[in-house]
Amino acid sequence: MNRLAFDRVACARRGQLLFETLSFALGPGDAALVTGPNGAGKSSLVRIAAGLLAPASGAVIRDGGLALLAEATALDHDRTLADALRFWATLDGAAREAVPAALAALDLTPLAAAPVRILSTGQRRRAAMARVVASGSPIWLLDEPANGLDQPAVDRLAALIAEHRTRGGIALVATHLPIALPDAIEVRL
Ligand SMILES: Nc1ncnc2c1ncn2[C@@H]1O[C@H](COP(=O)(O)OP(=O)(O)OP(=O)(O)O)[C@@H](O)[C@H]1O
Repeated sequence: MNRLAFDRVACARRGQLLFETLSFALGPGDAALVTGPNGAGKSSLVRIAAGLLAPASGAVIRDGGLALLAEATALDHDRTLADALRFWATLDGAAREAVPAALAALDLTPLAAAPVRILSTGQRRRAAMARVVASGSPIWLLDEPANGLDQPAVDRLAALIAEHRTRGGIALVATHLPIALPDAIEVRL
C-alpha cells in the first residue's frame, strides 16, 4: 500500500533547528498541505520527504514511487516540450503515451512542439507538473506548484491533485499560495 509518513522528524540547516518532532502519515487518497513563512523550512521538508536531505533525527517511511516538483524544472531547454517530457517519461519508467495525456491535462498541447526555452514562467511550471503527471508515480511531492500560475491554472492544478487522490495517490504540497486541497492534513511550520 502506498504510504508516506514522517515519524518525529527534525530538520536542521546550518546548525539551526527549523522543526522537530514532526509526525504525520499519508495513505492512499491523502494529502498534506505544508505552509509557513519564508525560510520556515517548507522546501527542506519536501526534500526530506524525497530523500534528498537527511533528517537531523526521526525517520521517513516511503512506500511507493515518488515524483518531485521542485523549484528548478529539469526539462532540457533545447528540446521540444514533448521531447523533453518523453525523455523523463522513459527515465521515470512511464509509458510514452502518458506524455500526450499529461500535456492535455496541463493545457499544454498547443506547445508540444515548442522548445522548452521559449516557455513562459507559468507554462514552465505547468510543464514541470506535466512531468509529475506523466510519471504515473503514486506519491507526488510538490514544492510551490502554484508559483507563476494564473487562477485558472491553479484551479486545474487543484483538480489534478484531486483526481490523483481519487485514484489512490498521495500528495504533499508545500505552498504559500492558496490551493484547494479538501481534507488535507495541515502542517504549519
Ligand atoms: N542548501 C542549503 N544549505 C544551507 N541552508 C539552506 C539550504 N537551503 C535552504 N537553507 C536554509 O534553510 C532555511 C529554510 O529554507 P527553505 O527553503 O526550506 O524554506 P521555505 O519555507 O521553503 O522558504 P520560502 O517560503 O522562502 O521558499 C532557510 O533559512 C535557508 O536559508
